[in-house]
Amino acid sequence: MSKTATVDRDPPVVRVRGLRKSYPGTENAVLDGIDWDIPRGRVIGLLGRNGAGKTTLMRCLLGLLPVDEGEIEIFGEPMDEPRGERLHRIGFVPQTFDLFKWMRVGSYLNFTAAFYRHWNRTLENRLVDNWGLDRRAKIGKLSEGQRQKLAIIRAMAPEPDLLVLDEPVASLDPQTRAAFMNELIDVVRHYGKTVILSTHITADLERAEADIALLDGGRLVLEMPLAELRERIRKVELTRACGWSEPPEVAGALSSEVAGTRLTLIVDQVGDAQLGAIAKQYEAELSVERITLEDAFVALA
Ligand SMILES: Nc1ncnc2c1ncn2[C@@H]1O[C@H](COP(=O)(O)OP(=O)(O)OP(=O)(O)O)[C@@H](O)[C@H]1O
Repeated sequence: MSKTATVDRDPPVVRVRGLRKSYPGTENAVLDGIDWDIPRGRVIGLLGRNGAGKTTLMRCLLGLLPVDEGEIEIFGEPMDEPRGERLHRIGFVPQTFDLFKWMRVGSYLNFTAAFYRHWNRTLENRLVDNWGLDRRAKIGKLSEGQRQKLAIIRAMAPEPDLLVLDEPVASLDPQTRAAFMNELIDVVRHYGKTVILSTHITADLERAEADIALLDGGRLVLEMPLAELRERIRKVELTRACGWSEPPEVAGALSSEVAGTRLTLIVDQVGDAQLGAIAKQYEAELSVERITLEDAFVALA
């Protein structure tokens, strides 16, 4: 049996149906009908503009926020049934880590490890050393980035099957960010773990060849592997000497911008033949570029 067939038969790690969530006193639902299946062994990059509802969605998935409607299953079981066993298999890095300020780094890690049946000391030690954390430092005196490192180590050391990280890299320096992304890619590739990561740093998701989930208007408006997104959404330049007083209407164009003689389009599912025909009609030179995730995000969100 092929590996793909085996993976496809696995139930999704996360299964969401018809999830709705609004906050008291607000008119519109923040999450307005989310359906989502997350397979095992992938990095999922959750993208969305500020206030799109990424934190709300993550907290609902983990049972930290009550939902108005809908079903959530994690590892094939309803999330509304609290089960200690399942919680051991989930790691969470919240957007801000503000607890245990009086404790020292080393004591905090020992204290936390005691709650877990499984805690990888080798991984803990490696990350603490590589990321330059001082075990004797008081948590309250750490910088934001250092606290973020600690929160990540605390979430990764139990080697959870599902790791949910809410903007974990915002305060990390580029070296630590790169090292952290490598750790994530490693646990996903070699140990089949599943990672949901919300971030505004699209380059990190490119490095991880993540699956992209885009939240907009309370819904997941796009959900696909990055490679598929690059095939579907492309950046096209049409150049002609006389410029573009009236840019052409192109079905499938998500955005268009004229700069001098060049018209730049971001297009969704527009084939080569169609682009060739437009170039011929307007006597323009055509070039198609590989799109960055950031360009795609700006055009789509
Ligand atoms: N406790 C709350 N009470 C009322 N409204 C809230 C509450 N928490 C969040 N919201 C609102 O819900 C919406 C979604 O917020 P959320 O924090 O989930 O977005 P986000 O996508 O994570 O944003 P960011 O990228 O800025 O972190 C926002 O409009 C926010 O103001």
